[in-house]
Amino acid sequence: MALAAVGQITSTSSMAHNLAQCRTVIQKAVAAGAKALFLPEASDYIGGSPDETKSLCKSVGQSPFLKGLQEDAKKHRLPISVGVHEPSDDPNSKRIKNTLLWINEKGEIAHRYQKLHLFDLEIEGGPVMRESAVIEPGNDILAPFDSAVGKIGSMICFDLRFPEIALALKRQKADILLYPSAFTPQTGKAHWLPLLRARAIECESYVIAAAQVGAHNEKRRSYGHSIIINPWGEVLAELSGEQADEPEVIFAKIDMELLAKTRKEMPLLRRTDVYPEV
Ligand SMILES: O=C(O)CNC(=O)[C@H](CS)NC(=O)CCC(=O)C(=O)O
Repeated sequence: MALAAVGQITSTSSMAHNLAQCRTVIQKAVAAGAKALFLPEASDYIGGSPDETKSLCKSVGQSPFLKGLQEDAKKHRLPISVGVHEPSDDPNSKRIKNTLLWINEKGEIAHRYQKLHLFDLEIEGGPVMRESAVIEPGNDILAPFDSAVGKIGSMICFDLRFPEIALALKRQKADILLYPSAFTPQTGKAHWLPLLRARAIECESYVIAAAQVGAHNEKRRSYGHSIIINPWGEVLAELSGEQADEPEVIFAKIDMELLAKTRKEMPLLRRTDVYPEV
């Protein structure tokens, strides 16, 4: 059984401030003996406008934020999952990528997932978002990869609403489903917990969701409630929606025996002779 750590931060447009928050989280994770740390979507920054979001974007080699995390990962031999923005591969593109990086214990970027589903909504009296104006969607599921806490399946935030991707990752042998997020308070209050528990239960998998919390700027807030859920759907650790004085961290042991037992005792055999396999 290995200990997983989940950090909750409040990213702003200051990458230095965001790195400092992540470093506080890293210290807490190292002190507790965690074998992997999970950070939210867009940990590098949350801009105040589409133009600012695009202009702050830096490639891996140019990002002091990532350089800092890579140094810390190597120093402490602590793998870190972190959501960031990255430039498009197409130099003529007006959009950037929303990605989840896996920094291994040597400080190398070993895996990259690019968000598939983009958050476009216009709710009367509620949030209005057009992520697709700024972000170009990925086109691939990242094959689950091994880590000290288990085999990891990567997704980001709004992907949570599409069970097909979670099921596909489970079919590819993922033990842990990641949903690093920056949920809106309104949609979070209504949907965050039931969707996360549903993904854990229907995939008989651990779910780890590191979340942004509180006020990023005058216009934008996030729901918080970072959480770790076991394959039976039980909440093992959870944070609140309040922005604390310093970034908070939760921990849980990831138990591969419990996962195997859950899947053995109640096999979820799909009727793919009746409906298509996803
Ligand atoms: O803007 C950035 O820089 C980082 N990206 C995000 O915060 C994204 C797109 S706006 N947020 C979500 O997908 C929230 C989904 C959500 O709240 C829901 O599904 O209800």
